[in-house]
Amino acid sequence: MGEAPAFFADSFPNGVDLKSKGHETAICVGSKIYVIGGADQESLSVIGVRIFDKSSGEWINPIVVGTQPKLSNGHSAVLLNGDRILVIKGNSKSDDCFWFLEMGTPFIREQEKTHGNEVVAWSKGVLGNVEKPIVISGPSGVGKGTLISKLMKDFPSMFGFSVSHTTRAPREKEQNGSHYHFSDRSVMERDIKDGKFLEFASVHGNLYGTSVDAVEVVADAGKRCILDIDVQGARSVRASSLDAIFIFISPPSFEELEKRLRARATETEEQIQKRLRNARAELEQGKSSGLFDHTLVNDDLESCYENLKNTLGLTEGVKTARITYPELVDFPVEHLVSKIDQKILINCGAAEYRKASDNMYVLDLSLLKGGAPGRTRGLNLYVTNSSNDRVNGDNQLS
Ligand SMILES: Nc1nc2c(ncn2[C@@H]2O[C@H](COP(=O)(O)OP(=O)(O)O)[C@@H](O)[C@H]2O)c(=O)[nH]1
Ligand SMILES: Nc1ncnc2c1ncn2[C@@H]1O[C@H](COP(=O)(O)OP(=O)(O)O)[C@@H](O)[C@H]1O
Repeated sequence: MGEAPAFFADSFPNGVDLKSKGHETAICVGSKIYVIGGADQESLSVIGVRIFDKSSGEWINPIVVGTQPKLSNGHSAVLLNGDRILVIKGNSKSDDCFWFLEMGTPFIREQEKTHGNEVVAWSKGVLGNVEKPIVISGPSGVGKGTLISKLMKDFPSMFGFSVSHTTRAPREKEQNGSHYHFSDRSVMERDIKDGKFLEFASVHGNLYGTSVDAVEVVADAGKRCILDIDVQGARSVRASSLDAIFIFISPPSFEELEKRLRARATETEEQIQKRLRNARAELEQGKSSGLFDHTLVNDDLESCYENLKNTLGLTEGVKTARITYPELVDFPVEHLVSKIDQKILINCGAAEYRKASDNMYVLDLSLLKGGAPGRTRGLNLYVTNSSNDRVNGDNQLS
């Protein structure tokens, strides 16, 4: 499929490996050349990716996972740490111009095992950060849902709930899309295979899972995400790119747990028995392994809720998160990038009508978080000419 790519330049002395030809960039990683965009991709609405294997002289069409960036009429590309490429789209604002193409991260290795094929994944770069998501686990009936509801009611602008997918049937008062996304097993299994889930587990005989989107929509709204997932799910999230706080809720006694499950009256006797059997194992796992950062005993509801708020630093008077949204910057197609350690210099003064001094930015990647299958957050953007003004905002608690 076509010739080997023609390139403009070899590696720059400062470590940048940018080679560009029109709308196409090519980055060399070991024996492979990642060709991003390109003339023959223009029929697509997204930026395409091809790989040229120098050792075999063959082109490879990788499986591309994640939301792909929309086509623009030019971009630059910089290799980072050998496992991902930063792509800066031209003619785009700073909320849609930074993208990461991963090809050597742990997530990619997992995906390649699943697909038995070369995989690359896109992850959208987001300026600024949100607070760490909160993972809440504990046996069925311990009061996780009750505690989370109180938190969401008292701090509606601060927290958002990650709506999981499940194959279990809805309970009487549960709404699709609000408590859960009630799903077909076959659809869920396919989406899991396609990398759309951050974690999933079989719990009490049903499939449950957190989609990448479930967490990202909360973070995109500037809120702190709360996940109510089982211990297996918590372990998977620990191993994922999501940096979270893990809280285990434990009952005052097994008898009290049973009492609460029965009083809730949402399960059949058989389902209650299954939940109680699983509860013993979950209580054991909750105690061991150093998985959880905090364990809270839900004896008296109000005291446990106070403990939860203290654990999350929610003191009296803190009711809302003060979110400052980043000021948007326009990046032109013509820009030059260079890399110094974890900083990317973006010089937009290349076009004749621009003054170079007005258009120099530094993209600081030293606090980078996340990555495929979710977004890549923690990017900081500075203007270099006006006393190091920072362009992106911070999320702060008032
Ligand atoms: N791994 C994982 N577990 C989940 C997810 N959503 C819910 N769970 C867990 O599945 C279990 C059963 O949840 P549910 O059917 O709502 O029953 P309940 O815990 O008795 O209210 C609980 O331990 C939840 O924490 C998810 O997305 N992933
Ligand atoms: N501290 C508590 N004391 C007594 N009952 C509680 C307490 N916390 C929760 N409950 C009740 O226990 C039942 C199970 O709580 P729920 O929040 O549904 O648990 P989970 O989400 O962990 O399965 C509910 O009927 C709830 O009202």
